[in-house]
Amino acid sequence: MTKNTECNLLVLPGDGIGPEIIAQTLRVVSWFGEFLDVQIKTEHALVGGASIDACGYPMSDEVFSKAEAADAILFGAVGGPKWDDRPRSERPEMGILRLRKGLDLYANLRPAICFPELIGASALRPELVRGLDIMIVRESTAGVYFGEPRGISTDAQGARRAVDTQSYAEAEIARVCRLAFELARNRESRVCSVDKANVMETGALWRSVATEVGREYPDVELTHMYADNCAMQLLRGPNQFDVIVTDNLFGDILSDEAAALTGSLGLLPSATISAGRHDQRSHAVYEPIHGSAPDIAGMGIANPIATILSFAMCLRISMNEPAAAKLLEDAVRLALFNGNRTPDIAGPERDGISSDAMTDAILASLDALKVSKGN
Ligand SMILES: NC(=O)c1ccc[n+]([C@@H]2O[C@H](COP(=O)([O-])OP(=O)(O)OC[C@H]3O[C@@H](n4cnc5c(N)ncnc54)[C@H](O)[C@@H]3O)[C@@H](O)[C@H]2O)c1
Ligand SMILES: CC(C)[C@H](C(=O)O)[C@@H](O)C(=O)O
Ligand SMILES: [Mg+2]
Repeated sequence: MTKNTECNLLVLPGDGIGPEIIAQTLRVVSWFGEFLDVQIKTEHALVGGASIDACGYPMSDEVFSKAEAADAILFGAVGGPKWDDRPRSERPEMGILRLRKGLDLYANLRPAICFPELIGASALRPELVRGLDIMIVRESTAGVYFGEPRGISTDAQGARRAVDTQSYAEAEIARVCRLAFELARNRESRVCSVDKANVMETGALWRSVATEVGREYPDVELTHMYADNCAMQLLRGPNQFDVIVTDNLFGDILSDEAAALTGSLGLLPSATISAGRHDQRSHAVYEPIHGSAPDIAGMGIANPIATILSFAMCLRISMNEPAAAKLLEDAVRLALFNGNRTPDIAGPERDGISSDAMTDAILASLDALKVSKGN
C-alpha cells in the first residue's frame, strides 16, 4: 500500500522512566504505522541527562535542529538525582525548556479526565470526580520560567540571595487566552482564568488581558479565580471547571494536582503547541506531564498510559487523524475496563502489572476495536 502523507516524528526518550514509557508508546506508534495512510518515520535522539552524559549539554544544537525540522516530537521525561547538583542552566530540565522556548511552544494543553473505570483510584471521593473532564491550558514560553534577571548573588557578608523574575507581555497572555477560548467553544464554553491579580502585577495584567480577549468570545463564559483558591476548588468541586487558562508556574502545579484527581500522574498526557509558521506548519511536543520518576526507574512498572495518550493527541493535532486518536483513547479505556492496572492505579489490594503488560492490553484492545468497527 502506498502511504498518502508522511510524518517525521522525532523521539526524545530522556532519562529515568522516559526510555521505558517511550519504548511502550513506540509499540503503539508501530501499530498505527500499519493502520494509517500516514507514513510515520521515527528518528531518535538524546535529551536531558542522557545528552549531558554524551555531549555535555541537555540539548545539543544538532538535536534542536532535528526538532525544528520534525513534524512532531514525542518526548519522555528528563532529570534525575545524578544531575541534581548541576547549575540550573546545565540541568537536564533545560532540554525541555529549550524546546518550549526555542520552538515557541506557547500553549501546553493538559487534559485531565477521570475514566469511570478508575474512579476508585482518584484521590477524591467518587461523587466528586465522576464525569471529570478539564482542559488545563498552561502558558509555556514565558513567566517566571524565562524572566530576567535571575540568578544567585552573594553580598559583602557572604549571604546569598536568589532572584527569579515573573514577567509577561500582554501579547503572551492574549495568545494563550485566545487558544483557551477557541478550545472552550468545542467543549462546554466555559473558561476560568487563574492568576494572582490580588498580589502580582503580572496577575493584574493577566486578568485584564483575559477580560479583553473574552470580549471577542461573547458565547464563552469567562470567570476569574485566584490560583490559591483554584488549588482548593480543584479538590472541593473539580467538576465546576471546563477550561482553565493560567500562567506557566500555576499551570505546572495545578496540572499535577489535577492528575491526582484522575488517579495517577501516570495518566495525564499533554501537547505543547506553537502557532502556525509562515509555511503553515506548526511545531508540537507530545509528552506525559509527569517526570522521570527515579523512584521506579528500571523496574518496568511505570504507567505508559500518559505517554500513549500523548501520542493520541499527536494523532489528532499533528497528523489530523481524529478517528485514529479516538480509537486509541477507546483502546486505553477498554484495557482499563478489562481490569489492567499498573501499580500506581492498582490500589492497595492488588500488585499491578508491568508497563509491558499494560501496553499488551492496549494493543489487544486496538485489535479488538479495529475488528469490531470493521476497519
Ligand atoms: N517534562 C519532564 O521531563 C519532567 C516533568 C516533571 C518532572 N521532571 C523531572 O523528573 C525528576 C523527578 O521529579 P519528581 O519526582 O518530582 O516527579 P515525577 O513526576 O517524576 O514523579 C512523581 C511521583 O509520581 C510517580 N510517577 C510519575 N510518573 C509515573 C508513571 N508513569 N507511572 C507510575 N508512577 C509515576 C513517581 O514514581 C513519583 O512517585 C526531576 O528531575 C524533575 O525535574 C521532568
Ligand atoms: C521538568 C520541568 C522543567 C517541567 C516544568 O516545570 O515545566 C515539568 O515539571 C513539567 O510539568 O513539564
Ligand atoms: Mg510539572
